[in-house]
Formats: sequence, C-alpha cells, structure tokens
Amino acid sequence: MADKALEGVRILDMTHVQSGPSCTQILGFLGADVIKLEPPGRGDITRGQLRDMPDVDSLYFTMLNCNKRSITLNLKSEQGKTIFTEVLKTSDVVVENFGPGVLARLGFPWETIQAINPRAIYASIKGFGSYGPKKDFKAYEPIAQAMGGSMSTTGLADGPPLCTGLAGRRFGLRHSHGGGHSGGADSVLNLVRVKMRDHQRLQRGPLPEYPIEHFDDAVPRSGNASGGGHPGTALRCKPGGPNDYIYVVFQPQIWDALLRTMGREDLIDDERFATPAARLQRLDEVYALVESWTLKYTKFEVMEHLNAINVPCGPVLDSADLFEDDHLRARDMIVEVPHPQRGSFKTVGSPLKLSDSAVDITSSPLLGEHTAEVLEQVMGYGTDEVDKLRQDGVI
Ligand SMILES: CC(C)(COP(=O)(O)OP(=O)(O)OC[C@H]1O[C@@H](n2cnc3c(N)ncnc32)[C@H](O)[C@@H]1OP(=O)(O)O)[C@@H](O)C(=O)NCCC(=O)NCCSC(=O)C(=O)O
Repeated sequence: MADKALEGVRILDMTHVQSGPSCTQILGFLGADVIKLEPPGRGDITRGQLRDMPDVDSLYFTMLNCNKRSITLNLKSEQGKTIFTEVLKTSDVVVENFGPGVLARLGFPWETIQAINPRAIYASIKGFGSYGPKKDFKAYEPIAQAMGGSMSTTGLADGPPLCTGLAGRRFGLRHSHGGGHSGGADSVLNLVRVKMRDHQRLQRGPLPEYPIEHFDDAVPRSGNASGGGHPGTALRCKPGGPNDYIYVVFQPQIWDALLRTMGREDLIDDERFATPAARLQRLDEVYALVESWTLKYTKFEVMEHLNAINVPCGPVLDSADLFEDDHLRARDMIVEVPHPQRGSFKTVGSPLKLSDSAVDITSSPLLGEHTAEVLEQVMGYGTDEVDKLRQDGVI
C-alpha cells in the first residue's frame, strides 16, 4: 500500500500567484509528484514579490509552493512546446490558472491537451470560468470578492465595503475537487450563500439579527453579527487591545449557565432576557451585559470560563497568537520548514488530515531546481541535450 494518498500521481502544475499554487500544494501534501512548470528567468512572479530578503525567494512564494519540483520551460519556443507535450503525456493531472486565452495562444487549448493525453484530468482556474459573458476577464482575489458578493456584505453598516483576509485560498480551494473549468467569483458566491438566503428573507421583512434598523433593497454589511440561526458577536476583553475580543454565539441553552458564571443569577427570571425571542429584541443590551463581564478577563480567560459551561466561543487570534497557538502547533498547522536560501521559514500546514497519509512538508523548490532531474529521469534526455536546451534558452 502506498504511504501517501496520492503517491504515484503526477501533477503538471502550471499555476502561479496564489489560487492555483495553493491547490497544487495540497496535492503535494497528499503525496503527489507535483512538477511546477515556470518560465525561465523570472519563474512564478511571486518569487520576487514582497521580498523580505534580497535575492531570495519571497515568503509569498515559499509558503504556497512546498512539496513541489520546479522545472523551467519556455512555452513560446518550438522545443519548449515539444518538451511540454512529452511532460503532458506522463502526467495524470494538469492544473493551470493562466489568464483567459493564454493556453490557446500558446497552441494548447483544452481540446489539444485532451488529444495529447486523453486520461489526464484538467483543472482550470479563471476569474469567471470558461463560459459566460465575463469569461475573458482577468482576476485577482479582491476582484472575485467584489463580484462574488463578499465585499458588499463585509464591514460595518456605515462604512465602505471590505475585503476579507482570506486571500487565494478562498479563490482556489473550491476548484481543487476534480476536473473542470470554474471561476473564482463562483467560489466566492458559493461561500456567501447565507447572504443570498438573507436577501430573499429581506423581501418578507427586516432581519432582526442584523445590527441595523433600516434596510434597503440589498443585504447590508453585517458587522460581526452571526450568519447562523443563533445571535452572536465579538465582545471586548481585557486589556482592551485591537484584538482583545472574543466571539460568542448565544445558543438558547447556555443563557442560565452564563448568567450564573457571570454572577448574575438575579437575571435568570428577568422577562426582558428570559427567552431567545425576548433577547433577540434587545441584543444590544444582552451584548453590553455580557461584555461588562468579559472586560474583566483576557480573551483566553473568557474562553476557559465559557468552555467550562459549553458556550461556543472563540478568542480573536492575531497573527502573533496564531504562530504561538498550542492547538495549531499540536496539529502541525504551524510548521517550520528548512530552506536552502532562507535557513528555514514558518508556514501553514495541511488543512486536510487523512488518517493513513502523513504529511511531511518539504521546502519550496528553487527556480528550475529539478529541470535536469525531470528531463533526464522522467523523460530520458541525456546530460548533453539538457545543457544544449539551457544554452538555447528553452529551459
Ligand atoms: C492572475 C492573472 C491576472 C495574471 O496575469 P498575467 O501576469 O498577465 O499572467 P498570464 O497568466 O495572463 O500570462 C502572461 C504571459 O506569460 C506567458 N507565460 C506564462 N508561462 C510561460 C512559460 N512557461 N513560457 C512562456 N511564456 C509563459 C503567457 O503565455 C502570457 O503571455 P501572452 O499570451 O503573450 O499574454 C491571470 O493569470 C489570471 O487572470 N489568471 C486566472 C485567475 C487567477 O487565478 N487569478 C489569481 C487569483 S488569486 C491570487 O492569486 C491573487 O489575488 O493574488
């Protein structure tokens, strides 16, 4: 039995930036042989973007390209196209997120790829998919957030629309489950399904769980209101820093126990708060009451108190908290990876945990680190031929 779920599966990875690389990195975590194909010279543009060390692959690149091999190949040269055809024949899956029309301009539209290797699964990420009036538009993550409904519903009611911090992954993850062509805006829309629910509810009356009084035609920005069936919000904690908050979901069954923990047994029979319906009428008061208690403790202390009585809650973890978090470390979600140029770097582990497929995270490859290895071992080229291809600027 293979040690890893995707051992023996070869991925021809023609992805760049964030959306595609995050998908193929997960395939690498699961044991696939991911061969990342990059243009000679610069490679994936992110290698040189947002650099924190001169002339060294950026964290932007290293954190999205672990567990891959890198080959360089000039797809605009005739020999490059020939080599591409050969690599394609040895691949099980092809993943690409080029701009619309790029592969066709290179001479490899989907039909040609399919004819060269009919058994290959083809996964294509575009901003707006392969059909529909906007199919030829380029896109980055914030554009998908703008056009998939996320921005208009994120933020405070009296502030501008906001992007969330879920870059790249949200755009790409939804595409990684099979062959096909789909779009980033589709993915975002899929994740704002509850807002589309609320839009239709709004046509029958105001939405009581939203922290606003007056509604227009579209779903408003909901601040920190919970999108689920129970109200919830982020409450301030000690010592009052920008992320000293804890998110609390007010399930009906927690109310009495919460009042006891807060030392407010006197309110248990108070009819203003006694039922979920009564509390929904005065959420501001409910939140202010509980916040007067959370402000006495740190967000981690509140987490302890609330979990002791089974209240669903989550302290707002900032990036410093995340790197130190004992749970994330125990689950290998924060890992340190050796790197030939950087010494090592910290990255985020695999969100997929399969019981019989351990994840060993290896460094992102240097540009073209495996070109000779792949050409010689996978495709049978001789060392002299590889040298000649290098001199000719093909690889
Ligand atoms: C992200 C992009 C806007 C980036 O645009 P560009 O930088 O202009 O890249 P393109 O993919 O359009 O490719 C530009 C050119 O590079 C050429 N090219 C690419 N690879 C090669 C190789 N190996 N050899 C030779 N030439 C190459 C390609 O033929 C194009 O040439 P010409 O044919 O001569 O033009 C676009 O790729 C795109 O819309 N992708 C799909 C959606 C997507 O995944 N977006 C990122 C999502 S999230 C994210 O990551 C984020 O927000 O950040």
